[in-house]
Amino acid sequence: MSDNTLHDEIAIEQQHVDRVYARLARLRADAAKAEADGYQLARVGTFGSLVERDAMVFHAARRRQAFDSEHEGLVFGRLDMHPSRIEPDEAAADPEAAGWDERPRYIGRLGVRTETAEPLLIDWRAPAAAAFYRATAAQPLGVIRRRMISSFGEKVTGLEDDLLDPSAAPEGMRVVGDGALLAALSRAKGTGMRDIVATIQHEQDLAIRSPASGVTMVEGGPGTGKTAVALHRAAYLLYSDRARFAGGGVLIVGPSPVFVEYIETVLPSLGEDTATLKSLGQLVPGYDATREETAAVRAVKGSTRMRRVLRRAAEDAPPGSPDGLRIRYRGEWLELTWRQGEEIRRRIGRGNRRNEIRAKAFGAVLDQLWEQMKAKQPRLEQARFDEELTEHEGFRDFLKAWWPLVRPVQVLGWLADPQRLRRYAEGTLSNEEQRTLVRALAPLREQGPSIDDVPLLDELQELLGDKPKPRVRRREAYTVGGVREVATSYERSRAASAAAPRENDYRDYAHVVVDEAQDVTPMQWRMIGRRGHAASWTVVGDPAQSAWIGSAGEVARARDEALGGRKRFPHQLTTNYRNSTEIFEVAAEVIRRVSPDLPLPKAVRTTGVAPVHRIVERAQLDDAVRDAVAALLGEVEGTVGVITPDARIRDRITARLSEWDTERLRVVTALAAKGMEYDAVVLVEPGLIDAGTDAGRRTLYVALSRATQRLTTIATRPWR
Ligand SMILES: Nc1ncnc2c1ncn2[C@@H]1O[C@H](COP(=O)(O)OP(=O)(O)OP(=O)(O)O)[C@@H](O)[C@H]1O
Repeated sequence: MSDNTLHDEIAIEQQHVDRVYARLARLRADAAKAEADGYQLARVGTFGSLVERDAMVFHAARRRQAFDSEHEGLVFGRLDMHPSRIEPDEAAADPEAAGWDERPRYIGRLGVRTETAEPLLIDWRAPAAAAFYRATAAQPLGVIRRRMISSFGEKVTGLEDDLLDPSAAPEGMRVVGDGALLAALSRAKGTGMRDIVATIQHEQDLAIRSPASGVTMVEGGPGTGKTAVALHRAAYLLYSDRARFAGGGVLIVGPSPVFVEYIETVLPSLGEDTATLKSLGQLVPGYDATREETAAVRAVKGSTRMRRVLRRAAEDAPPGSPDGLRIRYRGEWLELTWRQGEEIRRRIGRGNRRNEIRAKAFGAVLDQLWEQMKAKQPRLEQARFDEELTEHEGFRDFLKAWWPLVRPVQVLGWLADPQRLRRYAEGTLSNEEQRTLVRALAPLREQGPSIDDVPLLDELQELLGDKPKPRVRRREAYTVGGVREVATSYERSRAASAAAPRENDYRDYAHVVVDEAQDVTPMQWRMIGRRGHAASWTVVGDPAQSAWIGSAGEVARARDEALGGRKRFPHQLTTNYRNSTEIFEVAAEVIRRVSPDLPLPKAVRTTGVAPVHRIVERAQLDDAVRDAVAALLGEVEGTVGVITPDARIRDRITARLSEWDTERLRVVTALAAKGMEYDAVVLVEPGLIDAGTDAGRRTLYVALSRATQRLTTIATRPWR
């Protein structure tokens, strides 16, 4: 291929790209005008015109936003199709395909048509674009040449072709470039994940476009694009059935806030803003837990056996509950013994949500006292007795202390008391597990809940219920007649979603995506399951990366319960796009010690740079980490991640690295590194992560497979 050929072909593509941008500018101007016209309509002032205006402004603003967010790299692909091979049903099923024959199909981030409705650009999620990702030389699907177009701003900068069906290539068809995927993979990483729309691979595309119903299960080793697939699938579902998925909402659950921050930029760049991203510590409204627990603590807090412990706690008397009641009323002594009170608690409380049945419990106490009073003063009316006693201060103080409204976090705190815990956990948790739990709950009051406390709080919320709310009539949000109303429903919904996204404890998502599913504990599955009763699901994970040391059977049961009997669509991803072969070889060595026969993904990129392994004196450890960071910040353009065995070492190292105040440098624990990716990684004390256990080795496998280009390990003892 001569430079001239490439130059000429770029010029041809530039012409088309210019046409698309020119048309887009026109459409954008139209949308902006429609938005302005919409506001004008308000002047007319009839109800009909207000509705029309709302719709007009809403759609116009959405269109304009989409045009703006998809500007960069708008056109990224071209398919030259064999005319006779365009499937008639494809054209029927897909309006975007209609009108495509011998002319090339251009694929991009949005669908764009000319004034005469001739397609200029096909949205990557449309069926007509699927061949761009799925065609291979073995199965060209009617594609003769697939071309990837790279751009900078509106300028075409490079082309990469695959000739898939040489026998069908018309005379003069030119083929240029060598490897758009590898070029994309070798670029430095920013702090956030990027979309992969231009280079989605065949097996990934099958998972992305898997049926919208049931459960799509995606498994694959490190760096195989599971997260990328899950996010692109969310964008695909929102495109293919917007009414269903945007209306019901898509919930995406990731392991940690760092991870959520890493992936949250991907969806808007795909043009979707209707997905809710939450880490496991944020799923329950009001909590934003980031504190991690050890594997041993997770095994206890995450076990479904905690349900029984929590149920017993939720039915128990609160600390400081009065021993009994003795009050004087109309000259008589009335009494409720502790035993009688507890009998009422058992009778009324069992199987009920205690915060919702306070009135019933109070009624039962009144009845008990009335029996005594009736015997003493037979002429007194019960209604009068009830009314007067309810006003009695001593009686009211007793009720408040005996059956107070309790919050989930209070009840969880009761478990930190070893005596109480023994009562609740007798026959359910071993003595050792009880000790572990008591220790792990000690910081609850001062530091707030840990990530693994949040599902327990959710469970308790379910068991305790809420204070019954008095019925209030909803006020209308705004009036049409009389009050001059200035906001459109679009503005209102935007303001509302900015202030309170799908609160309070929104539970009916249309689709739930669970990332890093291998580490979701049974109690976490229950928490996620409550939010997806009516949903279809995408579950992605890698069992080999799991740090769970509790019962595997329990996890499977809890997961199956959350997913219900929905049909499952399994997918396997087999290529590692993240690590260089040199880096993945080190990670593979570790996981083979746990599972010698595990099929591992194949890394596609070689850098020629071997990982560096250093052993240093304990006193030199922090300085060695500092030196490695300094060197790597110079060697790579993108991010450097320092991965530590635990939070204590993380905090110490963070202090040592304070001279760098840069977005490019991150210090995280091995657990928080799940799902993350850095251009260079400094792994501190790998031996402490390994800790001689299988779960430890799996976590080490995670930590070793985070880097794209450089890996340096620093240890005080040999670990390989
Ligand atoms: N088809 C692709 N084209 C370009 N880059 C890709 C492609 N697939 C994946 N990648 C890149 O590979 C890296 C790994 O992807 P991702 O984080 O989704 O993998 P993962 O399977 O979730 O990994 P892990 O299990 O280790 O967390 C990302 O940088 C992603 O952008």
